[in-house]
Amino acid sequence: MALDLLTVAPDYPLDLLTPAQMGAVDAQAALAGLVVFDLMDRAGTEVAEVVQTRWTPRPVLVLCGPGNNGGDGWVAARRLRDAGWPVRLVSLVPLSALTGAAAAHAARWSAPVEVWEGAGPSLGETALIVDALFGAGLTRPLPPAVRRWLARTTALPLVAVDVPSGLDGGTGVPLGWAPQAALTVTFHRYKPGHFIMPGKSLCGDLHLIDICIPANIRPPDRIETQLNHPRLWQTALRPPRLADHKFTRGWAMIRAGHPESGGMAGAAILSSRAARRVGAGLVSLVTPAALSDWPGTMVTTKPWADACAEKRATGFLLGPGNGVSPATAAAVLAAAATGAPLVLDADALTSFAGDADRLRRGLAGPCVLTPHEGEFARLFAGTPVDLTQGRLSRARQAARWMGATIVLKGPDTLIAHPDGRVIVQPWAPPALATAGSGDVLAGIILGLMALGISASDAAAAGVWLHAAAGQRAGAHGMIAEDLVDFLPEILDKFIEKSLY
Ligand SMILES: NC(=O)C1=CN([C@@H]2O[C@H](COP(=O)(O)OP(=O)(O)OC[C@H]3O[C@@H](n4cnc5c(N)ncnc54)[C@H](OP(=O)(O)O)[C@@H]3O)[C@@H](O)[C@H]2O)[C@@H](O)CC1
Ligand SMILES: [K+]
Repeated sequence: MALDLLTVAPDYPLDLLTPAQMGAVDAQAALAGLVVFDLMDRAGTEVAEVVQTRWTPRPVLVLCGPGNNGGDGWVAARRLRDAGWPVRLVSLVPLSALTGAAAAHAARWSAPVEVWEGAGPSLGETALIVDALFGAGLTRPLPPAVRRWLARTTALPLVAVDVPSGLDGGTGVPLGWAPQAALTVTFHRYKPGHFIMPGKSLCGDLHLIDICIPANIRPPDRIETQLNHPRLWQTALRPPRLADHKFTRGWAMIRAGHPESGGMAGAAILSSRAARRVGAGLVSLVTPAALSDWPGTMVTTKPWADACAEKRATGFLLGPGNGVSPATAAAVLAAAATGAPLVLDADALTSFAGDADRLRRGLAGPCVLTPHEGEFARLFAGTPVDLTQGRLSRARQAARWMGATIVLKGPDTLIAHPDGRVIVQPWAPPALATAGSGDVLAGIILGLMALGISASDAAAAGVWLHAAAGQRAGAHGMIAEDLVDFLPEILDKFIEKSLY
């Protein structure tokens, strides 16, 4: 789902509810007098509306499961038929097995019903499938015959009701397998699985439908997963103040690699430019070998230990182009021991592969780690983090165990905090997957932390600003250097004018 990240306030609810939390909301809605029959009526009616908006009338096959997800399907089928669409309805179970609101809506269906048999229904003229088999109530992998049937129909567009059946809405990981949807229509609140890979990709386009459950009906437990949005961190961004001088705006130290030892100074230069663009007053590039001068960035060959001893330093970044080595690990631990804000990326992470506990014990202050999948797996192999779990669970476990904010990069970047909260970036341009892009992100987060912004706000804001710069740069031909140049105008949109 492409989202306009340049809009200051795109409007969507931030809370992502697990299937269990959604169930608790349903139960409370019922206690508050909302009738499931009516909620289902709204849900199914909206599914039919969305289908009619996207496609012209064509033969549609609606697959209805045994529970309330199936109930939504009965309503959608009825509405589409009322609108003149040729509709076939296939129920996974005999009608006598339906209960409650689903049974009540099934009773309103006045056309023939096919009950699933053997290998499943023939496709005939079908040009569109509505998958209302299982939603929040999925407890086990799809029945094999259903899975085989769905796998055979991938040439047809599929509309998923709530989630593609088989997808765990809580995690984004299929219980075995789930079909690829062209469109997923969900209700009341998005679920984590709509935004976390591979679920994010399996859902296709997303539509959220308000089925009129009041916002004050909330699950009893803490909502631990939210979508990223400027309203989470916007007030933490601040414009320069009249009395500011460069040191009050933060002094960030970046360790650049030795060019002759394979370290790439270019990566550190990208990070330093990004840190300065987001407002750090001063950025030093600390390098063991003389680099050509880079205007505005202080390039120094002083030892890293001296940089760590600088009391006015308000942030350190290690990793981009540093090389994987014991020397890099030692430099990380020296910076970590200062207790100043710390950002670790790339080689700084991989230098602790197989020894992550040493890093964990060395962290004395706020820290953001920005691994991609490969770096994450190398760093957390052999730790208590269960690498067989999905991205949400792994990021959450890693942040808790490490006691640091983890930005797990990818098409669904996750920002996990040690307290268990996870912020999910709703969208980012795929063009950001390019060399140097991660160095820019690390530099943005460093710059924000050096300004005094908390690790959690800096990480969430950084991921958003980086993605917004990517959007501004356009879909074609963007290179990492361009991102940095778009940061001023992006910041201008998000720093609240009321603060000036
Ligand atoms: N949010 C709201 O307010 C509203 C929610 N609404 C809708 O309700 C949906 C949730 O409904 P739900 O709780 O009835 O669960 P649902 O997904 O239909 O499945 C449960 C059934 O499936 C069965 N079953 C599970 N897995 C299976 C498998 N692999 N293979 C075979 N069977 C399997 C399971 O059997 P059991 O595990 O109990 O043996 C049970 O019989 C939600 O996604 C949304 O679409 C709307 O109506 C509007 C209001
Ligand atoms: K479904």
